Amino acid sequence: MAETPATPSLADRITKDEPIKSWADEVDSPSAESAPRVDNSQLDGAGGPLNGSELREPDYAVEIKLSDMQADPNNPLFSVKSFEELNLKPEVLKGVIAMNFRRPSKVQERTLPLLMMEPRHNMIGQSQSGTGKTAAFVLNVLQRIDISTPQLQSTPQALILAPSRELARQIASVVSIMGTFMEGLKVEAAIPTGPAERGRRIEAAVVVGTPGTVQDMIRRKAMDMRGLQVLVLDEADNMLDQGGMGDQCIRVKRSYYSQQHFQTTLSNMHNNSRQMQIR
Ligand SMILES: Nc1ncnc2c1ncn2[C@@H]1O[C@H](COP(=O)(O)OP(=O)(O)OP(=O)(O)O)[C@@H](O)[C@H]1O
Repeated sequence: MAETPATPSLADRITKDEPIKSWADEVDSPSAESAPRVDNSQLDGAGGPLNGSELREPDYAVEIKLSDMQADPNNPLFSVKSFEELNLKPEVLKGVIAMNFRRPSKVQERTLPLLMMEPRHNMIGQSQSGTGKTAAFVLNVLQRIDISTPQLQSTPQALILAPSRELARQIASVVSIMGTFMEGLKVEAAIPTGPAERGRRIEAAVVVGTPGTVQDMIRRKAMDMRGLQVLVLDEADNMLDQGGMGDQCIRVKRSYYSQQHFQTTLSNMHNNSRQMQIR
């Protein structure tokens, strides 16, 4: 097994009393000695013309072990080479195709089968900027939400936290674009606004917000989180490293964790790499 990162793991920081497992823990993988290393020649599956990017190899052992598991086509964690293999809802697949995504990027190949597994699992992964992480967690969010009734369309089912309002807006726009063909999809930003908007209620299936505003809205009961299915923290270690913001993230997560088992995705930056974690 490769060396452990020197800093405390994301899992340690986000959940002290209920440790979150890494990918490697989840899949009960073979011993590190027997796990072949991934070579350095992998490229993003999307390719340049489709805005794909080169993937730099991860240096965390968990990914090497996961890759090993995914090399076995009989394993449920086997990676996918096409979006069709993921059994996406037709309207979600249509959105992906409309975005000109021809095939999953390397990061998506590995993460999407895990993200979409039932029962839901935790995951820690990492990849660098521009390799398709945002698209991966947005795809999972859209796949998991149920907007079949007007009531469900107004019930927050996925919450994505980001460290800045600009990033929150960008993510919300990716959700809207990828969800173009999802009738009744409502996406709202829970970001700092003027006093006039302070009393507003969030009534959307997908909420993208900054931790402080979200925490405030939960406290004021302006956002009902009882229907939450997926929680995403983008740039999680960036947020967790900023004392106050880290506390807010943890409080948001803990406020509902004990009541239900929702899925958490953490996407963070650390030493030029990023991690994802899923519950
Ligand atoms: N499978 C794909 N095929 C083609 N283009 C893709 C694919 N996945 C993502 N992209 C595009 O690649 C670009 C980078 O993707 P994305 O924003 O998801 O990466 P990221 O890892 O989250 O990047 P960052 O760290 O900068 O936020 C975007 O323009 C996105 O639309």
